[in-house]
Amino acid sequence: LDSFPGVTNGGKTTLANRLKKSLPNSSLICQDDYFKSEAEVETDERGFKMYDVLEALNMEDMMTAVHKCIKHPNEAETSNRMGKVFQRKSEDGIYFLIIEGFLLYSYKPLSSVFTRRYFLTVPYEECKKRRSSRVYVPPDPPGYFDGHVWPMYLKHKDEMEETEREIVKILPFYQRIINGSLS
Ligand SMILES: Nc1ncnc2c1ncn2[C@@H]1O[C@H](COP(=O)(O)OP(=O)(O)OP(=O)(O)O)[C@@H](O)[C@H]1O
Ligand SMILES: NC(=O)c1ccc[n+]([C@@H]2O[C@H](CO)[C@@H](O)[C@H]2O)c1
Repeated sequence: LDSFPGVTNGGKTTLANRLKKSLPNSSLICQDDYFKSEAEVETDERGFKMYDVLEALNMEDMMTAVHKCIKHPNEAETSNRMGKVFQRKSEDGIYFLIIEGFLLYSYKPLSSVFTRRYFLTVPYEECKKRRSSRVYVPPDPPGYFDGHVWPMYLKHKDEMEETEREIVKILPFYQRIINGSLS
């Protein structure tokens, strides 16, 4: 089980999709597919929808998908916002489950199942730039990145660094090399 936690717009989905294409018998689970509906996500005192906290996600549903995949790895298929990613099969009996998301280690039942962990990060300026060219549903309101997204990222990263020891940090320079060699 390989996991790719990391900052928003750090390239997790891009890298996970490329790995999935390269590895036979691999499945991919994306945490973004488990966001609650807009109406269910709480609003803070400034009127910001609190998407960057664990409570905004249906983590029990995500765990169900993870356990289903572990139990029946050859039946798992993948589709996410980048489209359907087909499973390349091989007969060697080795299966990979790739999990990517921005809050993987804040949910203990999930963090305990990983075999390998790779944390993807980009600096503040780069992250803000990439985020500004993305359109989420609902779109980020003015001030959302500095007021909610980045502070929540720093908070969760601090918590993760306190509890998780065996995590490999992949910096942008290496991400470019990995993405290049997988494309
Ligand atoms: N190695 C890279 N170098 C430069 N840009 C990249 C790289 N990897 C991804 N990107 C770009 O950054 C943006 C975010 O990528 P991606 O969707 O993979 O990130 P993410 O971490 O899954 O984001 P989120 O979880 O917030 O949806 C995209 O526009 C993508 O094209
Ligand atoms: N997918 C969604 O429902 C959604 C809605 C609004 C914001 N987001 C953002 O996704 C990022 C994680 O990939 C978080 O930073 C959320 O703000 C997602």
